[in-house]
Amino acid sequence: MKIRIAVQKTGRLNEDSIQILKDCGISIDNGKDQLRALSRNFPLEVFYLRNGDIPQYLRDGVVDVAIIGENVLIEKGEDIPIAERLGFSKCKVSLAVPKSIQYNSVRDFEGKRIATSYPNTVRNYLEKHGVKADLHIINGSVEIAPNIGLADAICDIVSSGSTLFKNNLKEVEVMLTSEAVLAVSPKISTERKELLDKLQFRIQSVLRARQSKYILLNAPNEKLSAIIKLLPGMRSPTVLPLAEEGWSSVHTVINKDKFWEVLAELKRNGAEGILVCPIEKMVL
Ligand SMILES: Nc1ncnc2c1ncn2[C@@H]1O[C@H](COP(=O)(O)OP(=O)(O)OP(=O)(O)O)[C@@H](O)[C@H]1O
Ligand SMILES: O=P(O)(O)OC[C@H]1O[C@H](OP(=O)(O)OP(=O)(O)O)[C@H](O)[C@@H]1O
Ligand SMILES: [Mg+2]
Repeated sequence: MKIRIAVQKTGRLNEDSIQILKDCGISIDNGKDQLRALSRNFPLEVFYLRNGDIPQYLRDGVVDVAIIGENVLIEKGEDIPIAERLGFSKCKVSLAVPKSIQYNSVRDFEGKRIATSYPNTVRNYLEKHGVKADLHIINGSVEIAPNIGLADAICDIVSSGSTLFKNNLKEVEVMLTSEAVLAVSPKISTERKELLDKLQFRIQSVLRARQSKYILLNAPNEKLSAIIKLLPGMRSPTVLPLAEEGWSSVHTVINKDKFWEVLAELKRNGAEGILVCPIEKMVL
C-alpha cells in the first residue's frame, strides 16, 4: 500500500514541493522526464502533473494528496479539503487596470472586458459585489491583454508586482491571497489516510523547524534573569554553567522573525557570543 501524491511537473511549485518531501526524509528515485516515481524509504508514489489538472485528479481519487497552489483549489476545487498550509509560493490573485485609468471602486468593472485564467474566482468576486463583466479566458501572458486591445482589465497572480509594473498596470482589488497547500482527495481510503497522518506529522515538524532558530549565548550570572525574560523558548531556556566561574550559557528556540528584534535587547542586557543555528526538525 502506498500513498499517491501529485506534485507540479514543472513550474513555480516543483522545486519547493520536492524539497519539503526531502526535508521529511523522503527520497524519491527520480529520472528527470519521469511522470511517476517511487520513494525508496516511505510508502509513497509521486505523480508529476500540471498544477491546473490536479483538482480533478484529487476529486476522482486517482491521487490521494497533492501539493498545489491554494488559488487553483479556490478556482476549481472548492470541494477539496486542505490538510496543511505549506508556507511557500505566496501570492495574491488580483484585478488590475491600466495605470492611466482613474479607479474608484469595484463597480468600475461593470460591463468591462476582463482577461483572466481564473474565471470562477473573478465571477464569484464580482457577483458578490453585484457587478457584471465580460470575461475573456486565456491561459497565460494575461498581463499583455490590455496593451493589445484584448481587454480593459485583467485578473492574475501578483507577487512582487513587477509583471504588472512592466505592463503599465496597477493592482486595484486583491481577491484572495494564496500559498502552496497540501490538499487531500475526498476519496482517500482509511489505510492511505493513516499514511497521510504519518506524512503530515513529518511535514509539521519540518514547517515548525523552518519557522524557528536555535540560539546559544553566554552571560554573566547576575544578568541571567533579565536575559531569560527576553527569550520565550519552547518550555523555558536551558542554562548551563561555563567553565569560567560566574558565567552561564543559555540555549533556547526562538521564532526566526522575532530573532532580530530580540538580538539588540540581548546584547544590551549583557549577552555575549550569540550563536544562531538552523533547526532541522521540531516535534512539540
Ligand atoms: N509570481 C509568483 N509568485 C509566487 N507564487 C506564484 C507566482 N506565480 C504563480 N505562483 C503560484 O505557483 C503556482 C504555480 O504557478 P506556475 O506558473 O508554475 O504554474 P501554472 O502555469 O499556473 O500551472 P500548470 O502547472 O498547470 O502549468 C500558482 O498556482 C500559484 O499558486
Ligand atoms: O508579481 P510578479 O512577481 O511579477 O509575479 C506575477 C507573475 O508571475 C506569474 O507568472 P509566471 O512567471 O509564473 O509565468 P507564467 O505566466 O508562464 O506562468 C503570474 O502569472 C504573473 O504573471
Ligand atoms: Mg505562472
